[in-house]
Amino acid sequence: MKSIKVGLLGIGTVGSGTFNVLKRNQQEIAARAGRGIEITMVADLNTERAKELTNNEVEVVSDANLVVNNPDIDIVIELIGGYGIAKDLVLKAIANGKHVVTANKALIATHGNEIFKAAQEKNVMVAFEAAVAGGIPIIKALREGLTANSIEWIAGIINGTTNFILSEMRDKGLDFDIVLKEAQRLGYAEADPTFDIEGVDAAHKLTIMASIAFGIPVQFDKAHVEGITKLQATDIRYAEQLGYRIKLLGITKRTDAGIELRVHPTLIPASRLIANVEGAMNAVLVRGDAVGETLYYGKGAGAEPTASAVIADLVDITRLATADPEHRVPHLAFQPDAMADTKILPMAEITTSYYLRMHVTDQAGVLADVTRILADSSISIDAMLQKEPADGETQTDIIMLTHKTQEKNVETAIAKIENLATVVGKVTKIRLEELN
Ligand SMILES: NC(=O)C1=CN([C@@H]2O[C@H](COP(=O)(O)OP(=O)(O)OC[C@H]3O[C@@H](n4cnc5c(N)ncnc54)[C@H](O)[C@@H]3O)[C@@H](O)[C@H]2O)C=CC1
Ligand SMILES: N[C@@H](CC=O)C(=O)O
Ligand code: NA
Repeated sequence: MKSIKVGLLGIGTVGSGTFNVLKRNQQEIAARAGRGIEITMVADLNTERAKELTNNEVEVVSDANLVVNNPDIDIVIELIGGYGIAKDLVLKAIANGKHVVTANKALIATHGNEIFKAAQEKNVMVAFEAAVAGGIPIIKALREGLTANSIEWIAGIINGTTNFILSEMRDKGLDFDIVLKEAQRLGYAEADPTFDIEGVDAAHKLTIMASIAFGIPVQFDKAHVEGITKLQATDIRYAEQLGYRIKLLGITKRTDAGIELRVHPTLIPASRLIANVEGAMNAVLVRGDAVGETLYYGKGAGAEPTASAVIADLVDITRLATADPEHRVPHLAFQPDAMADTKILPMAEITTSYYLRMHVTDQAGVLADVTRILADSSISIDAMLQKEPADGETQTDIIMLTHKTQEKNVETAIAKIENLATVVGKVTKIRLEELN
């Protein structure tokens, strides 16, 4: 049978990984797919480097439009990134009747609804396994493997760069900026690394998983996004003393009131497997009503781990290209006419536990004042740590872990605590999940 012809847009970190793995495992991949899969055309602004990376074996152009408009190309892989030119090229490829594979979570999380609608109208597939947790087949698991379940919640370490930064800072005492530079050198970080450190990249991935899990349109604009830049080493240490690790988690949960969709630093019990996911590794914990908890672990970034997912999508498309479109797996797992418009909850309405750290003047009655304020907001305390003031100091830290409560209660209590004359500065609040 004639091989499938693939056009590659962008041969950077993931693009070169994809080219190399596809070439190295060519025969095995063809044996699985039922026919050969061949990259025949590459577009990259840096044509010289592209020619070098492809050993002058394929046609290299600088204008990506030449690929999406080429009638010989069956599948377009978009690995340029961003929402500008990438969106334009993906929509053009679809309009030209080509299937699309992309690793671009920013694009899918912000324009996925429009892209899937266009693809459905043209009977083509848009596959995006690499967009969430890189090489971990989490899209496949959520869309197909767990299809019998009503998904209750997902909690994941889904940004390799920030997990790498947190691990290196904790274990080696290295500086934030130095570790970030290393993550960039290793090809983990986004073109704009603020997307990583401010939680945006994780929120893109979480948005996509939430849609597949709960049958809702992608709604990145409703996600709560908080990164690791304000996290202090003091809190990482106190959390450890209380038996917790701090991770940047993406959490999405179905509740009676609506869906929680949030990315923020989170305390998790140190004894949980996911708390021990270190370096650039990713892990996604999914709880389904039938299966219970399942955990997916692996490399979420890097050239070949991400290529693994890109090529898995190429094989899926190759196998399904001739199937009746009605029998393909829907883009977001649910049939388009069965999508729900369930409300995404504002942060004030989410329910979780909290780590609160306050810097106080060490005098009688402080603790009583703080606990009274918490009790007035119906917040009960689960654990507490009060440090002795250092020699010669009159101020110290009090750390409290609360039981579950609504975020708005905590915000009200924090405002009152910060007004106490004995409390110095702001109260640090980090959310805490027992993950059970
Ligand atoms: N690096 C990683 O570990 C992962 C990256 N991704 C996603 O994969 C995509 C690609 O990421 P990387 O390979 O890291 O980026 P990269 O920056 O290494 O590669 C992008 C390539 O696109 C080329 N390019 C830029 N504008 C172009 C244009 N108008 N026409 C043709 N080529 C153009 C650049 O010259 C570069 O070679 C992004 O969407 C990223 O979010 C997803 C998972 C992991
Ligand atoms: N920048 C991302 C790359 C993969 O999606 C990360 O660090 O996880
Ligand atoms: Na994946």
